[in-house]
Amino acid sequence: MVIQRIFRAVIMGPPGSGKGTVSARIAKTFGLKHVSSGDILRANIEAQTELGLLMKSCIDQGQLAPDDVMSRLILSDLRAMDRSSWLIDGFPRTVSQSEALDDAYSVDTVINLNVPFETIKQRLSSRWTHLLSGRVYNVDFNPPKVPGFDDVTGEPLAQRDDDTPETVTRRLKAYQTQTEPVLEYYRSKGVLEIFSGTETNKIWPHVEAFLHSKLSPIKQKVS
Ligand SMILES: Nc1nc2c(ncn2[C@@H]2O[C@H](COP(=O)(O)OP(=O)(O)O)[C@@H](O)[C@H]2O)c(=O)[nH]1
Ligand SMILES: Nc1ncnc2c1ncn2[C@@H]1O[C@H](COP(=O)(O)OP(=O)(O)O)[C@@H](O)[C@H]1O
Repeated sequence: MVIQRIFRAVIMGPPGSGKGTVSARIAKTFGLKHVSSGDILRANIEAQTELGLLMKSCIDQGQLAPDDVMSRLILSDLRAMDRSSWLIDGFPRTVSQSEALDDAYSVDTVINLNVPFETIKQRLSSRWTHLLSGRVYNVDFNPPKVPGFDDVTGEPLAQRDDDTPETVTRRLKAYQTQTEPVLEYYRSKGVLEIFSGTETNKIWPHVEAFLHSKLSPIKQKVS
């Protein structure tokens, strides 16, 4: 029988730093459940829920959604997976959100992808997303097998409305003013691990080795 204690992690980094890409690899290798705040919001927009309709203009303008809405949304999802190990991507994005998370759960580790803004701007103009699953592609880095269509479902891919150059600039500003203080919050708690670089394939082996030191990959027995 595989016995592993519950592991709770957060992945941070500026928009386009590779959080979704690295999270998919972590989920596959270590079996953590991937919770993406952006995917949850986009699913609500697609389904035209009340929340989705309220949040759409905020997201399209490159602004953060209100803290209380986000904290309620993510914490209710986490409560539904109380017995699972998880990795949250895109939350917390403000100190107030980190405090709300802290009140409910103790986070074991925070992985920060430190990627230069110049690298990010290039990437986001060629990001294509399967909106329902959150799978991401890139014309240069990981193109879909059939251009314009998701590898798994065969459904069409879309470019995000907030990936235009002007909105990306606004999102990077919001990151600097509202999200960078969260890094300090976690540094002071001693759980922050920083991974710097410009290529996900070079950053990933370091993230993988770090997580190997903390938990076992799936399908491997632990003593
Ligand atoms: N050129 C290039 N693109 C990358 C690399 N890593 C990720 N991407 C692409 O960059 C975009 C942003 O990555 P994503 O994982 O969505 O970042 P997130 O916004 O932090 O979740 C996507 O189109 C990825 O396919 C990389 O090393 N090189
Ligand atoms: N924790 C959060 N707090 C506030 N707004 C959020 C949060 N997570 C996502 N959003 C909103 O959704 C948008 C897209 O989020 P995400 O997919 O995580 O983007 P990125 O690729 O920029 O990291 C953000 O720019 C923001 O408007």
